Amino acid sequence: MKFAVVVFPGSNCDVDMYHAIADELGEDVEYVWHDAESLDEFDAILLPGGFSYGDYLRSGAIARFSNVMKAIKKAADEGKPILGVCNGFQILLEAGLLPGAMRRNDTLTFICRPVKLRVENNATMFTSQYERGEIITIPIAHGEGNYYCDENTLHQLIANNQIVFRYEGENPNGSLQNIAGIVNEKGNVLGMMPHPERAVHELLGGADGLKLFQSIVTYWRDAHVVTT
Ligand SMILES: NC(=O)CC[C@H](N)C(=O)O
Repeated sequence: MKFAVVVFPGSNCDVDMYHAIADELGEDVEYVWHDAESLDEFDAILLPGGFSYGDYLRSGAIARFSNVMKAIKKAADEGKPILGVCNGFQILLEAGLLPGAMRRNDTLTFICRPVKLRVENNATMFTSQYERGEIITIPIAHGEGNYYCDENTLHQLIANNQIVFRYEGENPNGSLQNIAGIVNEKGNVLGMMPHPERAVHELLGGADGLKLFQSIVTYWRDAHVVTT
């Protein structure tokens, strides 16, 4: 299985993401620059965190016009797994690949620390290796993680089981309904503010993020690898 890590000017979690896939998950991975024309050779697309284009206007508001976004939309339409973490989530929202928007944290401060999450939906290609209701610890690091959407969208998210992760015990940023991560209606585009790639080894303080990447591989193998 081959992963792409899409790099924008200002991405700063691309190396962590690459390391998680290459060294902890043990799968093929390549960096793809933001002007790429095609992602056809990749099986899963990862949008890492950071400050693309310096977070000018709003986080992700400029990156969504990058050339690679056409290829990302095509991959999304084809049903490939697309994961946006933190700034990657913000870009997916700005691009309309996920519903809703990010506002500044209600504290108006940048927050960087581990938080507890509840796995609300484990029937996705990103979460099958977790238990439903499992509480996991994953770090956050953002200034604009206060998820918001209108009431109709929220009803749809709930009705379709699109809320995949919620903050557990505390809400660090004011996010609507403690939302930490959502999938699109089809289930193949996940955006989340916490950083699973920073939680893939005990030496990093925990390995709760690894199962997310293992879920993607499990999904892909089930779909593509014929066993006899
Ligand atoms: N770690 C990140 O991806 C930072 C996200 C974003 N630029 C913010 O501060 O909200």
